[in-house]
Amino acid sequence: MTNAQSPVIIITGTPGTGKSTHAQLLANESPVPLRHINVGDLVKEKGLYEDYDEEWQSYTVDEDKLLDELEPIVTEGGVILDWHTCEIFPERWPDLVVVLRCDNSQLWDRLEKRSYPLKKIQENNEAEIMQVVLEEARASYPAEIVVELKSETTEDLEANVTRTVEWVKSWIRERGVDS
Ligand SMILES: Nc1ncnc2c1ncn2[C@@H]1O[C@H](COP(=O)(O)OP(=O)(O)O)[C@@H](O)[C@H]1O
Repeated sequence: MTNAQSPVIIITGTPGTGKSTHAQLLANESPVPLRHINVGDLVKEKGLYEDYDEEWQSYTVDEDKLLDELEPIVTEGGVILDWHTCEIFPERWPDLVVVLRCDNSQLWDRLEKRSYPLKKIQENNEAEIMQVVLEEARASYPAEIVVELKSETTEDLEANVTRTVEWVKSWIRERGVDS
C-alpha cells in the first residue's frame, strides 16, 4: 500500500487466464485513471531481461531492473500490474491482488491458439492445476487483499470487472479521495 490517491492493483494468474482482457476493461471502466502495465511487454520494450530462451520462447527477466523501472510508477499509484507472477513485487506495493483462474481444458485451448510450444502449454496447464500463482500470491501478500476469481466465460469476465470497479470505488470512498 502506497500513500497514493489511486490504488495499485496486481492482476495475476497463469498465462491465458484472462489478465490482459480483465486489466484493459478495468482501466476503461475505473472511476479513477488506472494505467494498465502489461509487465511482459514492458520487459521486452525496455530490455529488462538477461536473455531469451528459444526453446521455451520466454525471457529471463532481470528482476532488479524491472523493480527499478516500476518503483517510481507504482509509488504514484493508479496502476494495474498485469503479469503471470507476482511474488517479486514488494508486499507494500499492492492494495489488491486479483488471481484469475481457469478450467484446465479451456486454458489448454486458449494457449494452443497462441501457438505456444507443446511443453510450454503443458507446463502452464500443470501450474494452473497446482494453483501455483494463487499459492504464490497467498504467500506474498496479506490474505485480505488477495482475491481469487474464476475467468472462464464472458459472464465471469463482466462480473469480475464489475466487482473490481466496485472495489476501486470503495477504496476511494474509504480514503476520502475526490474522483
Ligand atoms: N472470462 C473469459 N471468458 C472467455 N474468454 C476469455 C475470458 N478471459 C479471457 N478470455 C480469452 O482468453 C484468451 C487469453 O486472454 P488474455 O487476457 O490474453 O490472458 P492473459 O493476459 O492472462 O494471458 C483471449 O483470447 C481472451 O479473449
